[in-house]
Order: sequence, then C-alpha cells, then structure tokens
Amino acid sequence: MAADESGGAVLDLNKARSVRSNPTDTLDASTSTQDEGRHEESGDVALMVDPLTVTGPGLMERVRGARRNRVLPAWLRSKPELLDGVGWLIGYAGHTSLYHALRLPWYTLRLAAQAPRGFARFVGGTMRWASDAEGEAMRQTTASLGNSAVGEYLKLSRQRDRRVRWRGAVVALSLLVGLPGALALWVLAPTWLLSTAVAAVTLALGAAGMSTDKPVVSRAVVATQVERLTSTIVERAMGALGIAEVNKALGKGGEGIRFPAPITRDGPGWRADVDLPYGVTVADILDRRERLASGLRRPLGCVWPEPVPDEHAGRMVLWVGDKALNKMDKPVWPLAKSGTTSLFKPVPFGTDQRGRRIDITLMYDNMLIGAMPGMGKTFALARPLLAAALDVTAEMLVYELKGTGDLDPIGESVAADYAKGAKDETYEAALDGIRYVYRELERRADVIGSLPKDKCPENKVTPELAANRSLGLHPLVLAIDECQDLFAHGEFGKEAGNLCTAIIKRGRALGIILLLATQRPDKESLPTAISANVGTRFCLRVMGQLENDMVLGTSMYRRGIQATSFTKADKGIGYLAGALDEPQITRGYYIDSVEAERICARARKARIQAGTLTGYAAGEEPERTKGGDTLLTDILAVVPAKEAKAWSETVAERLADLRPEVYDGWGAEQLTAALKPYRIESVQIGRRVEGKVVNRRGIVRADITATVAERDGKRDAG
Ligand SMILES: Nc1ncnc2c1ncn2[C@@H]1O[C@H](COP(=O)(O)OP(=O)(O)OP(=O)(O)O)[C@@H](O)[C@H]1O
Repeated sequence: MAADESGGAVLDLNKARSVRSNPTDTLDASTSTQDEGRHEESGDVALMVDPLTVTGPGLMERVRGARRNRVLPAWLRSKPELLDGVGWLIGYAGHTSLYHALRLPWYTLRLAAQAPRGFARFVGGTMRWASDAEGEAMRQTTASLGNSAVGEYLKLSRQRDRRVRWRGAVVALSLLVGLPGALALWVLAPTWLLSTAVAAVTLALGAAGMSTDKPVVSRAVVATQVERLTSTIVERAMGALGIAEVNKALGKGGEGIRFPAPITRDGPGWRADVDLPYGVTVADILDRRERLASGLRRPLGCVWPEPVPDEHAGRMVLWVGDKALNKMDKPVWPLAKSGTTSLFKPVPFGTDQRGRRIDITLMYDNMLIGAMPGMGKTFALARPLLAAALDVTAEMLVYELKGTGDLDPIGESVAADYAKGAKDETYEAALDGIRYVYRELERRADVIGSLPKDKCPENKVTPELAANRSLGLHPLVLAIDECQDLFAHGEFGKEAGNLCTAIIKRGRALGIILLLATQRPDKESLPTAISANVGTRFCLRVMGQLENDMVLGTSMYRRGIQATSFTKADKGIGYLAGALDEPQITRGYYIDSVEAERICARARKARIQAGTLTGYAAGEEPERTKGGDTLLTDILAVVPAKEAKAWSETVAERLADLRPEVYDGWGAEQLTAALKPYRIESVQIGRRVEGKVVNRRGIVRADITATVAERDGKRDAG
C-alpha cells in the first residue's frame, strides 16, 4: 500500500503486525516519525542515535559523585601561606603605625594651624543652620513664581519659622550651658583635663578647617593598582587570540565563553575557570600565551593558563598573578636554616605560582632535569642533592661535567665521590661511579633476595632495612650534571648509557636514586630508555617540542604542558612532572653558593657525628678502578680457560649475550677502547675459516687474568 494523495498515511497492516511482535521496531518506527533526521540509515533499518528517554547517572549517583569544595580555603590549609599572610599583616600594621607615629607632631601642628578656619566654618555653619539658610534658595524660587505659588510660599515660610524657632532655642540653650560650662572648666578643672579638652577642641576644629585637596594625614602605603580580573576582561583577551572558534563563540549568536566557577582571588592573583568553546583546547591557548597576556594587559610572567587534570581538554584554569612570577620575592628553602631529611619522605623543591610549597620524594624514584643553558639546571640539581646531604645515611656520588664548581660545596663536604670538569678524567670518574653503582645494584638485589619475606615483604628497601648498616641498603644517590657530555662521549658514552639504563630500571626498589641534568635532551645525548623510565622530571625553558617531550614525557607538549612558553627571565621556573598528579609550574627555591656552603657544613657535621662521612669528602683518595672488574671478569666468564685467544668481535658478541644492558651494541673497537685503561692491547689472531686464514684483532686471555690477578693482589685469577 502507499500514501494517499492528500498526504495522509495509510497503515501497512503487515508492517504494523510485525512491529507489534517486535518491540525494537516499535521504537524505531516511533522515532522515525517523531525525530526525523536524528537517526542513521543502516541499509533498510533506521538506527536510533539519540535515545528516547534520558539516560545517565541518577540523582543519587550525581550527588554522590559531586565534587566537594574544601571546607577551609587553601591559604588556611597551607602553613607557609598562613604564616606568610599573618607575617604580612603584622608587617603592614607595624609599618603603618611607625609611619604615622613619626609624623604625629607634624599632623598636630597642621591641625592647630587650621583650627581658626575650622572655628570660622563652625560658627558660619551653625548660623546658617539656625537661620535655615539651606531653604533660602527654594523660598526665593517660589517667591519669583508670583501669585500662582503663593500657597506653596506660605507653606515654606511657615516651615522656616518653625525651624528657626526650635533651632534658635537649641543654639541659645547650647550657649547658655556651654559658655558657663567652658568658664567653669577654665577656672576649676585640673590642668590635664583643661589641656586635653583644649587639644581635643583644637584638633576637632583643625579637622573641620581642613581643605579636601590637602589632607593632613599622608598615606603610609600606596597600593599598586592591579586590575581586577573579570569575565569581560577574559573574554576581551580571548577574542584577541585570533582563534576562529573563539571568535565564533564570542560573536553574534555564538554560545560565548563559559565560566564554570566564579572568578576568585587565589594566592597573590586571580583565578578564572574557563570552558573554552567546542573544539578549542588549552594547548591552543598556551600557544598564544603572549597574545593572551597582551589582551589581559598584563606582563607575560603574570599570565598562566593551565589544563585541568581529569577534565575535558577545553577546561582551563587561567591564573593571573599580581606580579610576574620571576619578580616575586624568592622564597627561602625551608631547610636552609635548620632541619634534617629522610630521603624516604618528601623534601621541599619549590613553590607553585601561588607560593604553595611543592615537595618531591626521591626514594623509589629518579629525576631528570632539562633546560637550555643558563636557565637554572645546576641550581635545580643542587636542591635534591642538598636534601640528600641532610640525610646522614645517604651515600652521594656527584659528577659535575661542566667544571664551574657550582656543586663544590656538596662535593667537597659530603660526597663519597666527586669530580668536576669538562675533561676525559671527569667522564672516566663518572663512569667509574656508574660502574660502582651498577655493582651495588647486583649486590643489593642479592641482599634483598636473601632476606626473609617478613623482613622485606615488598622486595624493596624500606626505611628499616636502610637503617640497618650491616645490610648496606642505605640510600645511594648518583648525580650527573651535564650528563649529555658523558652519554655522547665516543669512548665512555655507550657503557655509561647502558649501565644507567639498567640502574634506572632496577635501582628504584634497591634504594638507588639517579639524578641527571642535561642541556641537550635529544636521543643522541640521552638514551631514550633512560628518559622513558624517569619518574620525576623538571623542565625549565627549552626551545622546542622535542626537548620538551624528551624531558617531560611523550605528548606533554600536545597536552599543553609547554616549557617553551617560559622566557629568558624565567630562571629557575619550570614544569615539574611526577611530583603531583599533574605537571605543575614550579619555581625552584633559590639557594646561592654561600647558603649552600652553610647547609653543607651542617650536613657534614651531622655525618661526622653519625659516622657516615666516607670517601672523597672524608679525604680518602677515590679508587678509580673500582668498577673495572665487571668488564674483566665478564671477559673471563665468556672466554673459557681452554680458549687462549679470542677475536674481539666474538668476545663483544658473547658479552652482549651475557649482559645486554651493558654491552649491547659493542663491537671490536669498543672492547679495545674499554681495555685501554688497563693497558691491555689487542693482538693479531689468525684463524682458519673455510680453509682460508683470516687475521683479526683479538685478546689474549692470559693478559686479562694477569691484570685481574695484579688488581686483586693474587698470583692467578683464572
Ligand atoms: N630558582 C631560581 N630562582 C632564581 N634564579 C635562579 C634559580 N635557579 C637559577 N637561577 C639563576 O639562573 C642562573 C643560572 O643557573 P644555573 O647555573 O643553574 O644554570 P644552568 O642551566 O645550570 O646553566 P648552564 O647550562 O650554563 O650549566 C643562576 O646564576 C641563578 O642566578
């Protein structure tokens, strides 16, 4: 059947019957008539895309899932913020009081000088009041209107007479009481009362005689005018970004920009929660931070748009500080004057834009710091190192490959091993340190493995195990500043990279903490396996997306975490990832070398008392070959005693099989270079291959055994 010509639908009985027997079809049929265009054709069957009934979380679910606002405001929950606020209030009150106290004589003199004018004003004012002078103008106007306003004039006149009568009486009474009272005071009152009364009257008259354009009391503080952040200002700034979707939303008929929460004060600045128009992400805004700052008419360092964790990509928190972050007072490191640390607990690293403290926990973690030269890498590395110095149990190996001596206070006073300088000697020392830590890794794993389960239920170092000195599971901190110079080194780079990769992968549970700082975080200078396995990352200003993501982690740039947006003046300011749930803009505490020396002297004293000052800082000559035996003993392990000589390439292949994390990618040249420090030379070894003699460089096993024997003080190591 078909629809009739008038357009009325004729019921298809067969279809209707089948619909009755199949409720799903009913739904489809009803929707297709109700909501045309809101379904998708899938062959012949119309598919519903919008449900008929509203589904989703019920009332209880929504209520239970609702986010609760904090009972106490953030500034009341944060002790430093509260102390800061109270301190400011006391300072403000003190300054204002002192300012006015100093000027009090001058204020008094000026008021006294103005007293005659005040007296004249008082007398004039009283006379005008008693004679109802303020109504005079009205009465004049009514009188000028002539007969038409006679009634009105008479009414006003009567009112004036009434007023003058009782006001006159008040004045007369005041004079009658006041003058004899004043006379009595003059004659009878004690001097103090008289002088107080005269002073009070003079000052009151002086105040009455003051001209409004010349106030007697000057201002103790001049508030810097910071424009209040309002939705209009935010919209104005957003409209200036040149983003088509934003302009569409702000234009006529657009949905506008939404603010899911009121704009409030948040620390020393304003906070606006913004729902960006559909399709616009916080990363789009971050790309144009400079334009946003211009639109807000604020310096760039004041404007900090941020994505919101656990929210959609268009939810932005715009924090606009009263002062640029790099111009704010430098906060003092909380441990600068006193205190000790435990590396198992959080240690202070910096503050956020609002001045709230941000801590990092070093144990079970590693740290990577990356930045362009001169932005504050070494300072950033020094903070966790100083915190480690204040934990007397921590053994510290510090290598500063730049050579400026920025880490001297730490290295000289507390480090078990320390070397500095952009030279092969330092790189070699750093590699030795890495080898030592690698061997520690193996030893610690054995110790942990051999402990009874009840002592070590999670198979990792605990504060109790670390405190037991006989186990040797104390925190071990290995720090390398400008680590790119070591990892990219032709001779030592590969081994350093492989060992550090192993350390970073396995060291966390074993109490080993690796701290790396680099100004070239590309994959040639920092093995990707290392950067991929770091937990805490601090990225100061970098030039591009690649460096940003190498330091902070994959796709951070795309998510709007962009350390490229920092300027040259933002020294010590960076994104800290891994300390809180989400990356956070952090301004590191500033600790200069004088302060660092003071802290280290304190740490050294504590270590001497605890008996934990060892190695370099204790004046012991570092044993630079301490890690070398790994290579030699490994060679002995892969070249059996019956094989007197072996080609270097064969040995390298076998070493890579034995310990891929160390020797992967090694060839004959690498092996020869690695054996050089032991003065083991490669020799020409001829072998018959497919009937032909092939000559290649290789090693003589006896050379290795002799070196090992000499080192261990034995006659024969093989
Ligand atoms: N947290 C901070 N607050 C304020 N200023 C800082 C901070 N950290 C570093 N600076 C400033 O930045 C300057 C450079 O710091 P630092 O030497 O750590 O940089 P760097 O990145 O290690 O440099 P390079 O790449 O040359 O080694 C310091 O002299 C200091 O004045």
